[in-house]
Amino acid sequence: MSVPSAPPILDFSPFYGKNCDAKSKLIEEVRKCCHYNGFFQITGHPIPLDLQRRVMNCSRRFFDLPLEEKLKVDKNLTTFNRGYELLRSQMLEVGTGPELKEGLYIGEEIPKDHPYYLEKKLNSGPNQWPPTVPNKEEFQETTMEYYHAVFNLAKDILAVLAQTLGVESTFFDPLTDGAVATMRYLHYPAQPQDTDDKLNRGIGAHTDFGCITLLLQDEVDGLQVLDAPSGQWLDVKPVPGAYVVNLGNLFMRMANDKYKSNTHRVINKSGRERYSIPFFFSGNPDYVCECLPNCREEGEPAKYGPITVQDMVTASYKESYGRAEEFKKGLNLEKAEVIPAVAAVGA
Ligand SMILES: O=C(O)CCC(=O)C(=O)O
Ligand SMILES: [Fe+2]
Repeated sequence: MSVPSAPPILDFSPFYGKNCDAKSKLIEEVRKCCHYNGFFQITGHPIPLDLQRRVMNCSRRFFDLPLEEKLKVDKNLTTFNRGYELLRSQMLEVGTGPELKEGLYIGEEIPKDHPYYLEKKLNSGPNQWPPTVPNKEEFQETTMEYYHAVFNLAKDILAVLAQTLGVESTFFDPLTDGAVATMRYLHYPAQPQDTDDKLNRGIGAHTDFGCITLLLQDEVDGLQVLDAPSGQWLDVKPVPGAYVVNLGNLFMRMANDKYKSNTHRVINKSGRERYSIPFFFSGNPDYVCECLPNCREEGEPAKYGPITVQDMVTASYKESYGRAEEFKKGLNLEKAEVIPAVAAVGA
């Protein structure tokens, strides 16, 4: 059996050009990846390297703050998932300890008189901006400039995904209009080299909840994708400027499981701090997810009934955070607490 390789790197630029052959080739390559494990990487997209560098710098500036400053924007101060999440808050993989990562959740700026806020739509409300981060204004501006740039790129990728299904590139417009997307600044402290793989995760093995995820990594590796046929974990080595794109559970469900939402995890054994910025594109909360065109044979039934984006993503969140809470309350607490992060956060 040939050795499986990490997600292929595709040049996305034909999407913006006039060369029909190059475009068709891109669509075909994306289709193949969707069938295989739902992961690919893209270069040749319009997001400038300079903006990526500036946004990574924002992320580092935030995590460098003392813990008490980060806690001023604690995510638990909101009911809509905006703000700082402490180390060991989430636990995606059963049988492992709470995760060695801290994060800052950011989304579209939704004021408190916006219908999404009033109707308690998914992750919808005003951002919590850290009051003492250096160059606070630039921090906010760069963060939102980057958020909007990735939002647009996500729409472009969905246009290609529509074409992989043999439908118009505008097919997903009702999903992308008024879409909710959440971005996370993530910081993984260095884990000790001799960490027991079974217990310590930067982020435990999981699949993403929403439609698609676009991930920017810094130069430190740690992300691994499970190659289901061989059972091997494949390293996704950072490629400067590239995005790792993967399909989430919502997309897999709509594709009647023909396209994959695949398991991945982070174990940061590099001995260095790792920073990454995933962008989770959920979609319009009211969009009803149903079996997509050309995802089943004649007479083959849809495996799943209709569900809104809102209901699907909310249920997934509840499950994973509930698990971390139960773990911390339970007997296993000590086990998790004795695993030290190399860099004590904020201490
Ligand atoms: O940080 C990474 O490389 C991956 C993050 C991830 O998988 C997630 O946040 O869902
Ligand atoms: Fe993920």
